[in-house]
Formats: sequence, C-alpha cells, structure tokens
Amino acid sequence: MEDFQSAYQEEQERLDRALRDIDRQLNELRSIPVYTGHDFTEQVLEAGREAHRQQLERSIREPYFGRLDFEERGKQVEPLYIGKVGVGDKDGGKPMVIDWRAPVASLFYSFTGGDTASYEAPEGLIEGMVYLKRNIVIRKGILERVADTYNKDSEGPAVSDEFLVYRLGENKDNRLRDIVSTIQAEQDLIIRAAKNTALIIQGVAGSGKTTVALHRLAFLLYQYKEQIKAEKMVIFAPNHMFIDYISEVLPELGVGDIQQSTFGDWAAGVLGLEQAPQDDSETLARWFDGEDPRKSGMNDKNLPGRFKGAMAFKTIMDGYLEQVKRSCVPDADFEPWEGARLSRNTIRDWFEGEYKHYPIARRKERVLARIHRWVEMELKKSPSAAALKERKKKAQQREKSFAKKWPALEPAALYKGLFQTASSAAKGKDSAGEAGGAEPRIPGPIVKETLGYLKKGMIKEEDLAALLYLYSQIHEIDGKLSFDHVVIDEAQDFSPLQIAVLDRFVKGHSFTILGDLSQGIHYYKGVRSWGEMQELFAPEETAYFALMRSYRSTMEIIDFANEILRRGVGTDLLAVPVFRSGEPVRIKPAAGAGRLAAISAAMKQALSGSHRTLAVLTRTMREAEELHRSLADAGVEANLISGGQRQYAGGISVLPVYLSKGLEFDAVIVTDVDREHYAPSDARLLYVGCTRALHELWLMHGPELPDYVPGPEEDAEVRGA
Ligand SMILES: Nc1ncnc2c1ncn2[C@@H]1O[C@H](COP(=O)(O)OP(=O)(O)OP(=O)(O)O)[C@@H](O)[C@H]1O
Repeated sequence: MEDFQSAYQEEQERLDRALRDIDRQLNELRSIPVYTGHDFTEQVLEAGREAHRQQLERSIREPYFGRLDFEERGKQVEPLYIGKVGVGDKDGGKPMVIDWRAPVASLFYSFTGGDTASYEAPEGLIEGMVYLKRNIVIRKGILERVADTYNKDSEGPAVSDEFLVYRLGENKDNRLRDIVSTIQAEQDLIIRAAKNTALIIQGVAGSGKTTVALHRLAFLLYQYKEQIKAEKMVIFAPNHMFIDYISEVLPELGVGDIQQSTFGDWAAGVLGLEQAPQDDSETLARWFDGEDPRKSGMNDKNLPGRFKGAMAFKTIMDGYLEQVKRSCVPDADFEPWEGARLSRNTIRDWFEGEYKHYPIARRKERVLARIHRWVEMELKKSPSAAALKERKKKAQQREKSFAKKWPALEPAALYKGLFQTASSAAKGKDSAGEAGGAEPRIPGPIVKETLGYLKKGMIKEEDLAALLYLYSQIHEIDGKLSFDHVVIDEAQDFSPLQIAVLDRFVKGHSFTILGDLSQGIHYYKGVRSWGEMQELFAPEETAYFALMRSYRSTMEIIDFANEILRRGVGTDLLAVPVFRSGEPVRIKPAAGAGRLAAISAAMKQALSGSHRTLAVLTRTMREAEELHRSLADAGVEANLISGGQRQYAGGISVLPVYLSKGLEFDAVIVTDVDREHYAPSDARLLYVGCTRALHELWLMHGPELPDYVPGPEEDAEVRGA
C-alpha cells in the first residue's frame, strides 16, 4: 500500500511537471501570430507550427499512458514515458514523451519478463534490462490510476494481466476504441511487421484483428512517412455500418485521410459503374431467408461465387484474353482512299511486336494513332489541294470505320464475350479450345445464369473480381489507382481472385489480410483455408500469424462458444480467454406463446446493470423485422439494423446474426436457438452470434437445441472444464 502511495505520488509530481511544460510550449506557440500571407516558406513553417499546436493540445489531455524503466547496456536506468504523441523537451533535450510507434516504445509491448530485453533500432539491436513497466491512466489531465504490470523488485508474476483485465471489463459504446495502452506482444509483432509483406492473420473472434489492423496503419504511416501517404492506404470492410463503427480509432491515433471502403464500392469506382452492384447484404438476406443453393444440391465447384473467385477462373480468362489478342486486329488492309494501302500484316506487326509490352487497350490506341500518323504522311503526297481535301475527308470516315472493326476492349464487353464464347462452345458451335475453355471449363449452369443477367445489363458482386482482373489486363494501373498499403478485414469472405486482383493495385505486396476461418459463414464465397491465399505470393513475400487469445468476451462466454465450434465444426482454432470471469451463459426456453415475454424479460435483466449496448440476434432479416415490430407493440424501443444501414447507433439493437459480424455488445441475446433455425451446418453462424458478447450472453431456445449447443446442465460442465 505504501509502495502504491509513493508510486502514485511520484507519478502525480511527474504529471504536474509534464503538464506545466506542455502548457508552456503551447503558450509559446500560440503567442506567434498565425501567418496568412503568400510566402511559400512561411506557409510551410506555419503548417508545421499548426501541426505541433494540435499535437500539444491532444497531448495535454492525456500526455502518456505508460512508463518503462530501461537500462540500456552500458548506460543508466531511465524512465521512458510513452504516449499517443511524442512530445519533445522544451530545451531540445531528451523527449519528454515517446511516441508509442517509436522503436524503443516497442519494449513496452514486447517485454514479457526475463533478465534481458531488446528492441530493433535503426542503428541495430539495442539490449538492456527492464526494471519497471507501469500503466498510467490520465483523463483530461487528471491522474486516475497507476498500475504496475512488471516490477523487477517485486515477488509477483512476471508480467501481470491485471490492468488489461480492468480495461476489458469496461462497458462499450457504439464505437471501437484504440488499445495503445494495452497492446499485447503477439499483436505488437503484427502492428510493427515490415511494410512490403503480405501478412495473413488468422485470429479467433475477439482477438483484436480489426483493432490491430488500424494500429498497424498508424504505425506504417509513422515508420515509413517518406514512402507512404495516408490517402494511398485503404481498409476494406464488409459494410458501411462497420466502417462507421471503426471510424473513431484512426482519429484517436492522430491519423486521418485513410480510405475506408467496401470492395464493391471501390470496384464500382474503378470500373466506372454508376453504383456498386447488388450489395452483399442483399445476397446474405436471400441466402439466410431460405435461398440456400446447398439445399438444391449445388456443390462447392458449382457455386457461382466460389467458382468466379477461384484462380482457375483467372486461367480461363487468360485463355480467353489470348484469343482476343489474336483476333483483335481486323483482318483487313487499311485503305484510306483508293491507291493508298496499309497492309494488315504491318498493322498486326505493330500490335503484336512494337507495342507488345503495353496493355491491350493501350496497344489498340497506339496502333490507331500510328495509322493516323501514317495517313497524315500519305496526305502530304497529294498532287493538288482539291485531292488533299477529298482524301482527307475519305480518310477521316475510313479511320472511324476501321476503328469500329476492333472489338470493344472494355471489361464488361469482354466478360460478356467470355460467357458467350463458353456458351457457344458448350453448344458445340465452337471447339472447347477456341472458346478459351481449355480445361477447366465454366460449368454450364453458371454460364446460363450469368449470361441471363449480363444480357439485361446487370452485374453481381461475384463478378467484380473478374471484371477488375480484365480491367487490369486491358488498362494500365496508374499512380492514381494504386495503393501504398491495403488492409482487408473479414478476409475469410474474400476470394483468392479478389486478393490476386488487389495485388495488381498495391505496391510491393503490402497487405494486411485478417480473418477467422471459424467465422466463414458465407458458404457461397470466401476461402476454406489460408493456404488458398498464401499460394498467391512467393514464400518470401508473405508471412502468416495466428492470434489465439480472445480479449472481447468473458471466460464463460469463450468456453461456451468454443464448445459450439468443437462439436459443430471440429476445428482446433479455439480461442484462449484472458482470465476475466463474468456471469454464466444463460440458456432459457422461449418458444410459442411465451417467446416474446421471455425475450423481453431477458432484455430487461441484461440491461439492469451498467451495460450500455445490447443486441438481440435473430437468424434472418425477416425475423428481426417481426421481432422488432412485436417489441415496439409491447412498448420496448430498439434500433432495427438492416443490410443497407450506414450507421451504428449503439443502445438496443435487433438484427440478424450475419449482420452482427465484426461488432460487439455488452450483452447479447440470441433468439430461436433450435434445430429448425440452426442446421448442423450453421455452427459457425451461431459461433459468430455468441462471440459478439463482451459480458453477458443469453440463448433463448425452442423445443430442441441443436446437437452442438451445450444444454443448461452441460454448460455448467463446460464452465467447470
Ligand atoms: N490488447 C488489447 N487491449 C485491450 N482491448 C483489446 C485488446 N485487443 C483487443 N481488444 C478488444 O477486444 C475487442 C475485440 O477486438 P476486435 O473487434 O478488433 O477483434 P476481432 O478479432 O476483429 O473480432 P471479430 O473477428 O470477432 O470481429 C475490442 O473491444 C477491442 O478493443
């Protein structure tokens, strides 16, 4: 106790000094008149002062969150204070606060006990000894808490989780938050991994994947500030509501301007589509409301989304593109007027020889421009002004009609051509080889269905990766379209082709790809193993990480959800909980006439404590709508969340499980947990629902629980296990 008091006293004194110093620096900066003139050098200096002012203003509210006493070999022990923003000493000496992204700050995260500690600095490996690791909570300039997670002199555990558990026990509002003060060693490795590597991260539910990805972006911007720009980085998220949910983290970390998009929106922009095709949420709604092709005997290879996302489909497209290239140049000489002729062989030589290294649409452009130049040279040979005028007119018309003889080299036209060729080949009008249909071929039902809607001018989400691939083969991907770094969240729902296509838009395979195979609920698309994505890169271009610890939910909830996975999926990707205990999982009957009353009672109880967010999860959108209506009739107010939703408001939400992916709530009530709603193949879906809960989980069940759900008595066993 005495120790604690002296630590608190010490930190209070140090904080007072730090705040006085920051305040003095701020006042000095504020006393310099703001420059509004036109001198460029002065403008740059003013921008620098403004950025510094903003940093100090952020810093004065919470200057730092951690302290590490480190003795670098051969030097003296020094207390290092670590904050979200680095603050220099007023007199230009040692920094008063070290930015959490600086090399030395990595020790604060990576040190997990032991006699020596080391970190990578630009000048090489620095070794030494850690004496103290301390978490310090400061809010609005007031010291609230001091907690030592390591003290070399104490007898306690090497590094304690106490502060982490305190942080995890807090209730959440409607936004994801930064975790700079409690980043764990295994997360820090990912955050600080080198830029030019395709990182593939398998992380159990609640292991911090989304959070880690956002911190990694902030790290990359700090570490590689000369090479990358915020506006050239993108995070692909599953839907707009999720983008809203994560929108606070980057500003909290002092980072702005990073693009946040869905794959569909971005693809629509590149392809020049007026709007993104049928939103993923519509496909999901249809799928979960009953249109499940597995029921009509469609297998994995015949599922359009899986087929069109496979690398075998790229091979088929490559075959077709080769055919287009071969037959692209019109099989005719060009004759601008009688007596002048450019042979088809010359034109083909230009196309296939000189311009070979250009993408195909560029080649066509170049050839047509060259023909035009040739015409101009020929025109100069005209015998008279009248002949010149006459020839010019004719040549203009004939150049136009010659250009029209070329096929339209645009992704949509080529894509349709591919399916038309495949259709003719299947009808035996054409040989399989000429159809670009060298094995493997496009399955007949997919050809028929796709052609059906392409002819009506429609495009589906499942076609986007292929269209972008064709785009990348036809056009140059210029600087405007390329990225410095790409983050893909919920990557288990991405196809290998999507990643392969994105690879063409990103420099140096600079990817952070995160997902959880146990949450792969989109059976009609996505990957079944990370190997499918690793294969896209050379071994030295990629690295794989697994995050097994789950930080979101209590031990009771994680043990319960693990059991669903163990029984229903048979996977060994089970989450390891942080030692944080809470309420037992409640499994209550709620069927027939008493269903609504039971759900309302559970909601009331779940909200009786300090919980701020509650989700009531149904299996389908239709059921969510019905339940929301019934609750409103009974006077219970809640937000209904549907597919197109752009914002997440917090409070009480009613939504289908599949839309809750990526989100989290203080308490979760999953309704209708019975065999009718959750088939044997739905264990992953139920797992997603259960792992959304931070502190409390309720399962409201019908007559018979699915086999993979532990019953009320068994749950006690699961907990005791
Ligand atoms: N090191 C940490 N310290 C404190 N909180 C953490 C830490 N890591 C993760 N969390 C918290 O755990 C929760 C889950 O994080 P996040 O949503 O990023 O996980 P996820 O792996 O993307 O989850 P899911 O796959 O289930 O969507 C968040 O509340 C986050 O703040």
